[in-house]
Amino acid sequence: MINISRLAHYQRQDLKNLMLLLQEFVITYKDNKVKINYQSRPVILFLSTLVATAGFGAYFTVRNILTKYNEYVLNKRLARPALIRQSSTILKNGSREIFIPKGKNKVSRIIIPKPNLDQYAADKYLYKNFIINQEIQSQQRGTIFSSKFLSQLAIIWRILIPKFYCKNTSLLLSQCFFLLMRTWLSLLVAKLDGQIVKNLIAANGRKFSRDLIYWLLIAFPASYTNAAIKYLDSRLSLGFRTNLTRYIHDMYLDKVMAYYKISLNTNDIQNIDQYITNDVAKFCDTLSGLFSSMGKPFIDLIFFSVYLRDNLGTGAIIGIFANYFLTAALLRRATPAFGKLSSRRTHLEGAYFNDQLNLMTNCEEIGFYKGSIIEKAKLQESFQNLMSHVNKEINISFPYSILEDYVLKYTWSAWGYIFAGLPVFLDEIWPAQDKPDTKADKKAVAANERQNMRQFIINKRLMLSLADAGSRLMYSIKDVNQLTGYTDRVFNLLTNLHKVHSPRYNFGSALGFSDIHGTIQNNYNDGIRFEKISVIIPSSLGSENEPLVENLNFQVSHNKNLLILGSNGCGKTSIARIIAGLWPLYRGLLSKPNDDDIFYLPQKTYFTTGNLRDQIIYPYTYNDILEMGYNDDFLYHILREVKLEYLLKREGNFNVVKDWKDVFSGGEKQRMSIARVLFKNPKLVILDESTNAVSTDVEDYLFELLQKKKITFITLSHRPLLMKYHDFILEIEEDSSWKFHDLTSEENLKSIDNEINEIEDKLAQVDKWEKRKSDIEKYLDGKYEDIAIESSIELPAPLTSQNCSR
Ligand SMILES: Nc1ncnc2c1ncn2[C@@H]1O[C@H](COP(=O)(O)OP(=O)(O)OP(=O)(O)O)[C@@H](O)[C@H]1O
Repeated sequence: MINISRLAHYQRQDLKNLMLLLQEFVITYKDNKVKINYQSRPVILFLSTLVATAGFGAYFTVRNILTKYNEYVLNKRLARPALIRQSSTILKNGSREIFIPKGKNKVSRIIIPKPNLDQYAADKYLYKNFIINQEIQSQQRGTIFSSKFLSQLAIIWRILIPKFYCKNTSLLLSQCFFLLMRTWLSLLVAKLDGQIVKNLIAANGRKFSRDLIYWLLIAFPASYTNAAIKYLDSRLSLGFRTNLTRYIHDMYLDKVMAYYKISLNTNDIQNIDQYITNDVAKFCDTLSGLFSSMGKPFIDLIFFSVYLRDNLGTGAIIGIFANYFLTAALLRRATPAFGKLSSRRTHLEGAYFNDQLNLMTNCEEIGFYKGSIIEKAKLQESFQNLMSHVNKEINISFPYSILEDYVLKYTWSAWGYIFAGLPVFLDEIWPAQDKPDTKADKKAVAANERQNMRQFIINKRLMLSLADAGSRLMYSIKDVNQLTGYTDRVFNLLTNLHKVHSPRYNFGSALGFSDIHGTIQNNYNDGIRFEKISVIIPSSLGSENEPLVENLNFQVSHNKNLLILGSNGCGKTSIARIIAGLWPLYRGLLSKPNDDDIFYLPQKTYFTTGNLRDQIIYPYTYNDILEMGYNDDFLYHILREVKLEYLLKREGNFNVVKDWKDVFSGGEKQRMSIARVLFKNPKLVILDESTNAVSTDVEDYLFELLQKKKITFITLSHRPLLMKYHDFILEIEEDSSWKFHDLTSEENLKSIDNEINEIEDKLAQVDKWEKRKSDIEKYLDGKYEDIAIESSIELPAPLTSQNCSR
């Protein structure tokens, strides 16, 4: 540490001591030689900063070189890196290896650690207990650090820094170190400032230039420290965001299908995408920003008040802090609810963003309907909502900013001037009436004045820094308030994710508890069995909701195909939703094959972002299929089976990346879904109107293909014509009742024969009438003679202008 107070002490000593002082100079000039005093503290500080910078620089350069080398080796090892761009593999230890595109035909490798499912299961109780406690406790509103906010932050903190020995801890500790360093440097700068002014008044050029050199040297570590704080701030935010987002992804995209279930219950959470992308980022930014924005003034307050207490006395420090606390209390009372305001703004921004996204996703349909005017009105409405809220925020902030500036900038600094001036005014050593007489006395008075000036400058600077630190702490109230809003939203997101994961999740039932009492038996090998099952839409009414289909009771044995018939909206897809586990089974028993053995083809085919190959193998990755032993020849064979082999010629190869949902026609989309079934080769496939866009001959062909491949299917449709491919029919009626027909039974086969005979008779009638119709047309065309000859019948004379009269 540069001991400037010691320098001041030397200054009062004789010439001999001045020689000692000179030794602490950075540069000495002796015997026509310039010497650097390496033991001088500023020099040590300067050199250590240089060494540290070089050290950090070398570390990052070596790390960079190693990363580049690893990437080079990796890209060389992977013969065709472009192929695995979208691929990810689960490693032996359970972590996931993914390849991120980097430049042309290059990838970099990222390892995502295995999700700690036990930890997540244990965390659930933290969120559950928090809600229970909140219900019990009356909420403390309006406080900066309300217990609710702190408890929420403490729970989320476990995700941000899961253990002591982790990257984020080291970033946080480094941040603390640099914050301390910055305060210490500020203290040095304040002392040096006083010293320079004193030398200026004393017209001591030598000392003035020496202190200026000190000043310039201190500037190196000072700027380094400032940059390091900013750097660590961003890194910390990134570290927090990575941990939090991985935690959320693990919970959101797993077998429980939280992404779907959460979307069903919009009472608790809306626009969840906004929560995951925007709120998490803002929460991490604000939190890491608060460490520096609050940490620095907090440390300043402690350091400077300790130093000032020595100069000004305890009374002054108590006075200063009394003022701070008083005005802080006043400001806090006047602070608007910034947390709530920012959380509402985020919500409205999300709504506006979603409307834009909706327009982009459905632009073709909207274009066909010529719906631009109504879409524009909708967009304008959500934008206007957002704007009026932002306007309200600005209006609320305006008077608060005036008060804040007046109190924090001007009142506090005025207070600072008063206390900094106190020692000068209360100087008892040289009272004003004791006029110096001798020359020595006059010299001593001058020296004392300079000393007073130096002390005033130091005190003033520290007082202003103290006021600045206090005001920055107060300004941070706004940030804390905003953080409260973001914390609440992130906490709400995590709570809902944990809720969805509960086996007793009630889908937002107003009952407050789960009334889902159905049983699902997996690994059932004899087809599928429904026992007293009611199909109920999950809602706040729970099991009390009117069932779409009531009391389903039937069994379809293995290798038998079922056709579920019914009008639009009767609940066909809902049955599939229950089988897939998307909807709860409120009552009854469902026995079905294992989830891995069932494949669903929804009404609307989903096309993933990626290449042509990815569309066939979805939901697998290229690495997965390589491990399964499949290759592109196999995929080509599948395309041929669904009569889509021309796609390969048309698109070039399997690696072509396009927006496939726009490229494929309706029929191609459906044939591509059947290609997925052939690739997956499940025991059972559920086809939801999956062939209604293909021609009848292709439909025949596709159903026969599935039969040939011995893939059992359940078809959901409103077209009875499809019954020819099925063994059973479940007919859903309008009044939520149903009928089950076994088409293979003796009785049904007979009635089908009868129906066929009836249809054939009707067709014969139709032929007859067709012939008659064409006869009449010919007759009207004036060809009656031909008809008469052909049919040997007598026809009346055709109508002409002569014989036709009114
Ligand atoms: N998430 C939901 N929230 C509320 N109601 C829903 C939800 N999903 C479906 N429904 C309603 O449930 C009823 C049955 O829907 P479902 O999709 O099962 O019909 P469907 O028989 O498959 O009709 P279609 O033949 O038109 O496809 C419909 O009235 C629908 O509006």
